[in-house]
Amino acid sequence: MSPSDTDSELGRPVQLVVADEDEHSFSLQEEALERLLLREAVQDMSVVVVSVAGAFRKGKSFLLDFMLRYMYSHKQGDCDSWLGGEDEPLTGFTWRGGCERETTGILAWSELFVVDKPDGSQVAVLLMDTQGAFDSQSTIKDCATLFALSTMTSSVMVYNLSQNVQEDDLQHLQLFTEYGRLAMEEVYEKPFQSLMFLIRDWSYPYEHPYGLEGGRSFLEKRLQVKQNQHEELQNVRKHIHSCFSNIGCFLLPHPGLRVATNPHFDGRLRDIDEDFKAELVNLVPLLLSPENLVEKEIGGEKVTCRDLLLYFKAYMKIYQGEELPHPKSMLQATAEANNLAAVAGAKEIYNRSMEQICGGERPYLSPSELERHHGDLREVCVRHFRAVKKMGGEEFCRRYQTQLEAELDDMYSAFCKHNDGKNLFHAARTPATLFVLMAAMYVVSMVTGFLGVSSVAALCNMVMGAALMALCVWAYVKYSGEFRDVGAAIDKVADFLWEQRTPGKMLSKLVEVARSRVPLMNLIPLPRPRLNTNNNVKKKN
Ligand SMILES: Nc1nc2c(ncn2[C@@H]2O[C@H](COP(=O)(O)OP(=O)(O)OP(=O)(O)O)[C@@H](O)[C@H]2O)c(=O)[nH]1
Ligand SMILES: [Mg+2]
Repeated sequence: MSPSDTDSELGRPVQLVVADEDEHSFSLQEEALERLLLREAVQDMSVVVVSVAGAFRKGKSFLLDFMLRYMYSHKQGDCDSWLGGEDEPLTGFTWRGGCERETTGILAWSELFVVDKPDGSQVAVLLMDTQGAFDSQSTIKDCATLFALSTMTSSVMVYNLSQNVQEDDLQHLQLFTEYGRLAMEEVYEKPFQSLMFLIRDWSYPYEHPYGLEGGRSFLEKRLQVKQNQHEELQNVRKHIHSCFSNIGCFLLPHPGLRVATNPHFDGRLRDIDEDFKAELVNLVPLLLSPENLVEKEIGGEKVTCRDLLLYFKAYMKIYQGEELPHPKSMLQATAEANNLAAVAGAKEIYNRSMEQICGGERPYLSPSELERHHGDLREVCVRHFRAVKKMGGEEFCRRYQTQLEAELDDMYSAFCKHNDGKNLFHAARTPATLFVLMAAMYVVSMVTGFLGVSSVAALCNMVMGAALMALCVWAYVKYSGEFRDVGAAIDKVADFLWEQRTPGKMLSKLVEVARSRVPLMNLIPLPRPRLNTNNNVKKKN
């Protein structure tokens, strides 16, 4: 139910985090948060944040409204009849019946309650309502983000569950808290404070009685780590124990059919079962009575309202950024893991087989032979990938197959380069090219010098000198391993010259250079280009 006018005067729900349904993103209402936490009276007080989170449509906001009643009654000094009058509609955080979700994002009550603790200190109490998880419009990432934010910013986190603690409840808690832990910059031994499992509609009081004591014995059994338990079950339990400093459980009875099924139920106590009310009277003070209030601490330091604002902003920024991995649904995560494992298996086969064909110890193999092996192995690996049983369906599998094919081609290029390195002539290509260039330049300079074309002879001498210097530098780079960029540049130039190695091409290049430099040389006709010479076809390797 929406807050009435009188309640609005007292306080109202304030949206702190807004969820964008279409974009699946969240934004922090900084102004609202500042107005809330930077109030003169509370900004330097230690803060107690009680939040309720869990699946949608399970009575979270409804419970928070009883917490509000408790806080307001205590504020007015009326500690006994805080539960309210029999015919008083329940207002505060908006709640309602029906099957569609109500709360979205994260909301806080606009008023922080200042409470005197028995030790004489004063704390500010903030009540926070969270969007229900697993509604049909939110992705796992949305649910994880809100749950994690709620856990990270609260000192007491009420995990609202229905009827029992199922294994998937624990798994989701593990996933969401891990997502929270990931966003915390510093690594704390126990990153979060108090966790209260609240089991609604508990139907087995004959096994574990309602309330905190029954909850304790029930949870002890559920969270027990046993020797012969499967590792998966052990890990979930260990993770939960490692995340929270304090874990409790409360078993709450069913509030009665009028609450659950009557569309006109407005929260009045008259319609609620006595058992429920009796346990509610125990539950709320457990969380909110001055002696039980848990101040928010981060890294062992108490957090003030002003600090909480900064933490909220920092956490929100991390969730809005791109650095965190995206939590996925179980099937999607499993399908990805299956496909990635199959890709890795296929790559391993390729790598092992290629190592045997042209690995480090193997001699040089002709490029065409290597290409043939690659083609055969590529087919074998893709067949292997397809044969492995994987979840996720054909389209998903095809995406990973494309990735595998691209990766195999990359691996082939690396093997080709490695194989080329083993070709003795390839290794000697640079010095041989430079040497031939020097010899050629020497001959040309002699001839042109003899003919009296001194400018060409000088040019040839210059080229010869440059080639000699390049050869020396290249030798030094290869010997010392220093200035490798210079060595690579020389190799590149030598490769280029090597590719121009046909005498016809060389000659035409030389004549071209000579004609541009010496006017008389224009009289020499250009060598005619030869058609269809095989040498002009660039070799593949
Ligand atoms: N069975 C059952 N129903 C409850 C309980 N407490 C409240 N309800 C009813 O559950 C319905 C949903 O209550 P809300 O408080 O709006 O639930 P919520 O978890 O906040 O729902 P979302 O905001 O959509 O996530 C209302 O009709 C309540 O009367 C309970 O302990 N058991
Ligand atoms: Mg709600």
